[in-house]
Amino acid sequence: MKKTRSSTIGYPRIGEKREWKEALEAFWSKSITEEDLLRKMEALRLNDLQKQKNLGIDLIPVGDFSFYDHVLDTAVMFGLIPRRFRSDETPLLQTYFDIARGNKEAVASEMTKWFNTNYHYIVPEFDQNTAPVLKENRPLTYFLEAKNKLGITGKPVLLGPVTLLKLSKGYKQEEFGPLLKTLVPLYQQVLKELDEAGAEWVQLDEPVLSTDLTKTEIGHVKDVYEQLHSPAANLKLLVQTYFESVSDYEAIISLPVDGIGLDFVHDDGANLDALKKYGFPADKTLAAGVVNGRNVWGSDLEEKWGLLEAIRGIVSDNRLIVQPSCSLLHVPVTVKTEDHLEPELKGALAFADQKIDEITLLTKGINEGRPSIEDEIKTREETLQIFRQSPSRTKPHVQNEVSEWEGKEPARDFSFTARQALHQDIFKLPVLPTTTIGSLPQTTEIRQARSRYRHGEWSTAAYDAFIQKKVAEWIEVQEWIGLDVLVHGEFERNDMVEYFGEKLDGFAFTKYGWVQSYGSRSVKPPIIYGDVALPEPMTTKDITYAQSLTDKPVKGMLTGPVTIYKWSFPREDIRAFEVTKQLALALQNEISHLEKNGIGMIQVDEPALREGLPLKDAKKQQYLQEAIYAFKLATCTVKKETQVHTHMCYSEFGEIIDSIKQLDADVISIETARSHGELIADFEKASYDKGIGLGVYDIHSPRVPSTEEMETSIRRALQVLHPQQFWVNPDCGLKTRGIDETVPSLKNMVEATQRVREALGSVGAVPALGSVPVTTRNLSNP
Ligand SMILES: Nc1nc2c(c(=O)[nH]1)N[C@@H](CNc1ccc(C(=O)N[C@@H](CCC(=O)N[C@@H](CCC(=O)N[C@@H](CCC(=O)O)C(=O)O)C(=O)O)C(=O)O)cc1)CN2
Ligand code: MET
Ligand SMILES: [Zn+2]
Repeated sequence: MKKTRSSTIGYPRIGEKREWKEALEAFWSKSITEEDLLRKMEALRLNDLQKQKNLGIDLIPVGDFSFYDHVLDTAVMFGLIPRRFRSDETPLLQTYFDIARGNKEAVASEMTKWFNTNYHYIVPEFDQNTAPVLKENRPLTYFLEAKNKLGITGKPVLLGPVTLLKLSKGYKQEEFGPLLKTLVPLYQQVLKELDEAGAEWVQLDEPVLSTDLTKTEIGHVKDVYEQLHSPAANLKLLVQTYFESVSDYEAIISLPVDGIGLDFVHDDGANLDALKKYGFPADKTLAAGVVNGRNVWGSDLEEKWGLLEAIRGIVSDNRLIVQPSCSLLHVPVTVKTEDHLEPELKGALAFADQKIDEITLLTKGINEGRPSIEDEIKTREETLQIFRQSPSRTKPHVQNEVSEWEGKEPARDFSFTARQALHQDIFKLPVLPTTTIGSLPQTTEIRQARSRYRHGEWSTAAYDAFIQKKVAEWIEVQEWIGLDVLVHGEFERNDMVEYFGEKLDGFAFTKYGWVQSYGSRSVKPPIIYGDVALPEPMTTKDITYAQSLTDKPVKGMLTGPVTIYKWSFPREDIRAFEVTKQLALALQNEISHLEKNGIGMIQVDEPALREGLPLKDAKKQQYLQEAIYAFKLATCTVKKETQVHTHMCYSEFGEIIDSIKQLDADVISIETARSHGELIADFEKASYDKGIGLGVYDIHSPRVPSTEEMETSIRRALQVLHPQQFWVNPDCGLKTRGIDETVPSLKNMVEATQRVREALGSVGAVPALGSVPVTTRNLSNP
């Protein structure tokens, strides 16, 4: 009988070749039926369960699979369906997709980042009439499926009640306790049915326990788990945390549950320290997250063994589960198919399946003794050594350049006020300038062209000519729509990070290394394995071509250092800050090329700045200072005439608003539509005085917003922001939208702006902001 068992917390749902996406999108476009969809999804799900079994995992998660998002799954199973989507006629699967994607009548629910990852979840909504009900016992359905079809006794996985509620919106803080109480009986019912069905373990994910919680919140956690605990049941409850150390170790290990899952990778040693200091209850099981579930690097097995030894000094082997630090949702499926990679790099990589191999190997080491895995540990040591010493990783000139900036503060020479007057003179923009965020529809035609080019069917010249044709067409379209500041459209980019990764030295990219970002959409993060440098200009050709076709300004379009870092799989042998500084210097170089080519507005996107924010307050200041430094390092050498833009797309700015100010960008465009204007207040409160482009429509939904709707949101924003500082734009890039959605939406947006301009009585150029207070109310509420 094995003593220690291996487990996973969750497995990627998208399939080795993104079969999941294909099925979903085929269903949405009505080219397959619901039956087809269900069949394809089942095949994928069972395949992944069987695979984990074959790889030797003892506790295989079930119910982590999803048709869109696991938070939405949990909300819908508990009947948390926003009122605008409630209908007795619509089948539940349709309602489920409608909440996520919106439909003709109703806007989609808000979507936001899952803790500090690039995964987005759908925010559950409560309202006055929300009475949670158990619509379906999902974990039970999937538990029975695994059991009946594969003979696997899975470990059902379910988002825990505290995290579910904490991530939801639509209630007041003082309602948290009472609402939690309404969820408890439903969870009790789910657990009771799982127990009756013969489940041994159930995993309740409570990642909020790894964030800073108040004493009251910890009190709620205790109350809930005391109620969920059922002494009569055989079913064992595992409370799973990840992404950080737990905030109150003693309280968490004292919960009346059977097992606690801790992350021993992203905890800066705090979980292990607590384990050593306070011990671990002898009657509980520790699910130890020892293999990094967030990176793509093969573990240093010797080091992992040391970590396990330390844990085994406190927890007995038969109370130990070995697992990754979090769900493997955040890493690609397998390195196996990446046959083009340099062998020394490939040898150092581990995606989901290779991480599972590490888990089962370490488990074997515990159960059969260290000699049983000695060979593998040695081989791994050799492979990692070869990679570590690879000369391709080190560029002394890059390191020198970074150290030359040591101790210097990157800053622009002129103040914002001085620059603003100058920019007004140069660009002569009307009040409420309209623009877009950068990308225009990446149609099938464009993706196909790139695919042909990639597969060698098209020459570079043919592909370049095609891209130029698209740029020219869209410059014309943007002029016809009446936008004030144009973009080249980013047609040449597969993705805003991967594209730069392909152009910069120090990066490698994969063929199939997809990771789910939201719904059916995935990204393929490039891998930063060495020092980063710019071998030659990356964007000047496309952008100067676009600028040559129009008298209106065309924004140069770059992805910022923090975002490139955050959306890549970075090296871990040097500090994050060293890597972002290298990236910043490469971008600084690129920006100077754009300026030399006559580009007057340059946008440096930093959408990932907020998601990089550490979960623990204690770590936030340092992160923010370093992020600001990197952005300023990239942008500080521009001429005073150049207008620097940035863009961020998430809805919680409050906490970082001071940092946003310090970026010293002339204009920031942000997402607001899905959060229904909640965050404009943050900018008002902070007396933000630079240019702000407010997203007036949600680009994640296929719905075309009306002129009236956008006019209303512009007017609402103008109640708190000065018209002189206010830009009008969509929430984010339009790459995922069709042409038929984009053109009418932008046309309506420009029309809405025109109407407000007329109401303001100041069409045409306007004097600089001067001494007008930022919060002057210039429009009465219509
Ligand atoms: N990195 C990153 N993170 C981000 C964002 C972002 O833009 N980039 N935005 C937010 C999330 N938004 C997103 C918006 C759109 C997509 C998206 O459209 N993804 C596409 C993939 C885009 C892409 O890389 N397309 C490639 C083509 C993909 C490809 O390799 N196709 C193969 C097909 C077979 C295969 O390899 O799977 C082929 O052409 O041969 C291209 O344009 O060149 C998708 O899921 O389908 C993803 C995230 C937050 N995080
Ligand atoms: C996720 S932020 C996207 C910014 C980028 N410039 C775009 O429009 O696609
Ligand atoms: Zn964006």
